[in-house]
Amino acid sequence: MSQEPSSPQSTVPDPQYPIVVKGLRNAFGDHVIHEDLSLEVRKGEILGVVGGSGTGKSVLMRSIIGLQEPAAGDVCVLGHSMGEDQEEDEVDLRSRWGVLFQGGALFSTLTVGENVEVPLKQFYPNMSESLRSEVARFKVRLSGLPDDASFKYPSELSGGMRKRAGLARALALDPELLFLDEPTAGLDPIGAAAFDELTRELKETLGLTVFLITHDLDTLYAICDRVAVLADKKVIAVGTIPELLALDHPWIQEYFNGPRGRAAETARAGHQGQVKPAAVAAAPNNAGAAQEPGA
Ligand SMILES: Nc1ncnc2c1ncn2[C@@H]1O[C@H](COP(=O)(O)OP(=O)(O)OP(=O)(O)O)[C@@H](O)[C@H]1O
Repeated sequence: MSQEPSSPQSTVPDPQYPIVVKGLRNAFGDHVIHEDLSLEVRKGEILGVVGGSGTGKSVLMRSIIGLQEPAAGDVCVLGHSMGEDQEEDEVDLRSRWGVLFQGGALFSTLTVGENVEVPLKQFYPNMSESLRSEVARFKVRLSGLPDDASFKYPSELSGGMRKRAGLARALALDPELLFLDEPTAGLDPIGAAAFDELTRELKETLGLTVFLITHDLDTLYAICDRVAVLADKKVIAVGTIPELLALDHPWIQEYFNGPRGRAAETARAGHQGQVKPAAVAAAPNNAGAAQEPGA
């Protein structure tokens, strides 16, 4: 049995949990998105984040990376309390993660290479132009694009290539954390599977911790170590898919046991020749739906 890291509940940041969210509240006017939401992301894992549309997956990601100021709660990233550190510390911290936003969010007037150079220019203003361009081209190749893609504009690329270009930019600064917001949305199944494979490979070779928002059941089965489920304004459960399937929550059951969920599981089991074994964990601050097995 694998050794669980020590609990992140103490006040001393635990490096085994690079992202710790406690008691998060987000609201837009009267519209409460999160209430008392808690989540811990383990170092080196790919954590899939799922939930119905509008449950606040992207808002959660924005809260973690400091783009959304929470109404209440604590967000600790790589040992730093967001919103409490000095501004220069936060700027430094931002260089330690990369983000692939929905749609890629590339600058349309810049080539792919120039897009990748943007964060390099921002964080390493003294880097020579030639080194910057070389690093950018390397990141483009690392993301599975041909070398000449560096010189193309986003409009000249397919949707899948644009995603990879966005990934190249997210990797520009050699981040420890990678945030992916629906990376396979809009891709055909082959392109989506290839992107999944790339994510897994990069995570393993670069030692990344990945926070991955997705609706793609195939992605969850193929590459996620654990899955966090957002519902009822909080994370109601976190675990492997077999762990989640053991829980008696209607949304979880419908999501994973619906026709698409079963198809994704069958495809995965057929691919591996077996279904993944289960081990159970519950969300640290769930709404009571998630239970330890046997509890
Ligand atoms: N800047 C904003 N101002 C007002 N409301 C917002 C803002 N950003 C998000 N919201 C609202 O917060 C809720 C959660 O949005 P969010 O984009 O996080 O959902 P999501 O779970 O990522 O959805 P989807 O799966 O459809 O992408 C939505 O109702 C959205 O309209």
